[in-house]
Amino acid sequence: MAESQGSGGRGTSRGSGRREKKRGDGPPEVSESERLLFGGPLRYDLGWNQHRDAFMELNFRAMVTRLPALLGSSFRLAWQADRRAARIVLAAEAGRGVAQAVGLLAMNSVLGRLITGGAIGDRLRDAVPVLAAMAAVALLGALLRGASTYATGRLEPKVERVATELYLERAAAVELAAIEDHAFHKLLDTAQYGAGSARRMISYSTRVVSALISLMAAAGVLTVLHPVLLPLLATMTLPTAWSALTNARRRYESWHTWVQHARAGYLLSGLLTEPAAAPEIRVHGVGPFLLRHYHAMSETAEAEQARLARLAARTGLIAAAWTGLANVATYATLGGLLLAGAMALSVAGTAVIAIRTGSSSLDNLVVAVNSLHEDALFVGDLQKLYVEAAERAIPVGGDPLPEDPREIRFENVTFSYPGESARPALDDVTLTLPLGRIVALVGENGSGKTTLVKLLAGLYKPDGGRILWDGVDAATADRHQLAERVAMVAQDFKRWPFTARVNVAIGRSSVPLTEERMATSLAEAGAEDVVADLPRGLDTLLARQFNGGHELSGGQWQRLGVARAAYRRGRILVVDEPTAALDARAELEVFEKIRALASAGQTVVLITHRLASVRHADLVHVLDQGRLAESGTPDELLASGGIYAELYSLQAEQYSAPVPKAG
Ligand SMILES: Nc1ncnc2c1ncn2[C@@H]1O[C@H](COP(=O)(O)OP(=O)(O)OP(=O)(O)O)[C@@H](O)[C@H]1O
Repeated sequence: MAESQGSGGRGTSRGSGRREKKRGDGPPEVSESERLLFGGPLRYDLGWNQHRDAFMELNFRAMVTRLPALLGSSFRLAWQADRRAARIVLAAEAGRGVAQAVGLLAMNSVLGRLITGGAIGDRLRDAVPVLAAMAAVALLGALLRGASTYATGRLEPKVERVATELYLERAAAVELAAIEDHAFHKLLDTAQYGAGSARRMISYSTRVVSALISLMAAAGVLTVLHPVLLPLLATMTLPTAWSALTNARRRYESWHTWVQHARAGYLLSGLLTEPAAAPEIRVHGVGPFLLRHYHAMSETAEAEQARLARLAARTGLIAAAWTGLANVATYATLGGLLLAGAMALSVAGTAVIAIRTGSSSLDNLVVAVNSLHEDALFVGDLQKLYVEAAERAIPVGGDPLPEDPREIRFENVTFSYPGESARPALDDVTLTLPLGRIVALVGENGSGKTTLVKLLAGLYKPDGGRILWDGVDAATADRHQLAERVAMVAQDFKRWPFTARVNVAIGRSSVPLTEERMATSLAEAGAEDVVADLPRGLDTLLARQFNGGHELSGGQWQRLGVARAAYRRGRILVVDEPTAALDARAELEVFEKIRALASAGQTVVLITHRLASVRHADLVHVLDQGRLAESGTPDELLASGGIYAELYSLQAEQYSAPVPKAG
């Protein structure tokens, strides 16, 4: 019996496991590898599994009752992607069903004519017109099948594209907090398979419609022939339905249970080949370590696939035995009816053909419906993502921000990252950032400086307190306007795998690129030399992994990062450790540039550990363990003898040793 492998083997290839487990058996045991790598068990529990209920409900009743909705949603997808192709598929499938019914009735008529008394020549002559009609109907059926195949082929990629674009669009529009949220990220992970499933749902729906129509044709003919034949048809097909359904449930359950494990496997294989990890893998000999763990994880994946295959084989055998018995019962009933004289031989002949046609249609129907349901579960993930992403999207609209604000004020701002932490990242912080000045944020590692500027840029919302732009609360302000006013060189700014030109202009990709703006930005960041040294200047691809790609040094990247922020022309320039990777001369130069920007009226919020560079700031805020410890001009802070003065003298001491005279 055919069995649905409909979802491209997704269950077995993506899932992985180590031992046979029954549902509700608790989390699987954790290998030493996983413990080593992840410091404990990967979260195998199904707490986050959105479809536990859904696949529990994947039974006959649910299949039948949900079918119209599933067909409807496939049709809507198809309609959205290509109306003309959707119409062709529907019309062609309906036509095929009618052709099949006509073909069966014609067959009955041919058999009737052949089996009745009279000379064989006369009987054959009698049958010729009906045979000709049958041939015409078969030809029409073949043409309609071709039309349906062509239109389905056109529809499928379009449906996948529409679904994928919506997925990417929604994912790119959510708040940063959602992207960093573990549960949301998992949903992003699982939902990415939804677009492929949506694509497959089109052809499964076509098959369902086609099988349904031809089944109705066969069932109608059988009912006309003898009412007892209809239940026999159902009995013959039940085993296929049961086996397809059982295996689909297993695959889906396995996949959702082990998705995290599979993710960890991808992570390991990615680490082994990614350029950023390559030097350490070689110098520290990390390769064998990672390979060992990859091997261990792959073995568990193989064990899960073997488990599924074993169960599928067992289910298949049981189904085959059941089908065999049903076949015997069917033919015995037909024989009984013939013996009892309750059925003519010609009718029995047609019945055999109709039963075979009907049972093959029913088989197709069950397999297609089952596949449709299986893929619908993954499309369900995608739809859940669409909804959740819309709920967590960066809001559109809000209070207008002042055109030219004088200051931004943090009032009792508290913020904690999700998850467990001993203390908030920002704890009751009240401070002012006067605009048009250089404001420096200083403090030891983990004191909350980066968090503060991320709140300033609207990337997170405070848990308590307010951020006021001249009295307008950033929480209710127009986020688009807020982002418009900020340019940021984050500590881990993105090194886009594009050309140098794009790496700068991506700072404001919404406006057409102008050479003048590019040149000014490069000059402002002191990045002209970096570009001049590139083999193809601004058109050099900055991605070593591609042919002709070039790699920059950390300091060179940093200058391009500053150029990108300068290109953005935001009112507030946030620079988070802009000189960390710069040599002494370059560092001086970058600070000069930043000072120049500030004297041109731009606000600069500067985070740095190089306190000598902070001397030129108009205002310094010192953070300590998430709280504001000190504020003032550099001179005031030095004089007050607090944290700033202590950190300053620690750094100054390192340079106090006299430089030995040459010669
Ligand atoms: N994305 C995050 N998720 C969870 N916790 C975070 C995240 N980013 C920072 N933290 C935590 O918040 C606290 C403040 O971090 P933050 O990056 O703001 O410090 P910082 O002063 O900029 O440090 P550094 O000088 O090392 O850059 C730290 O305890 C850090 O572990």
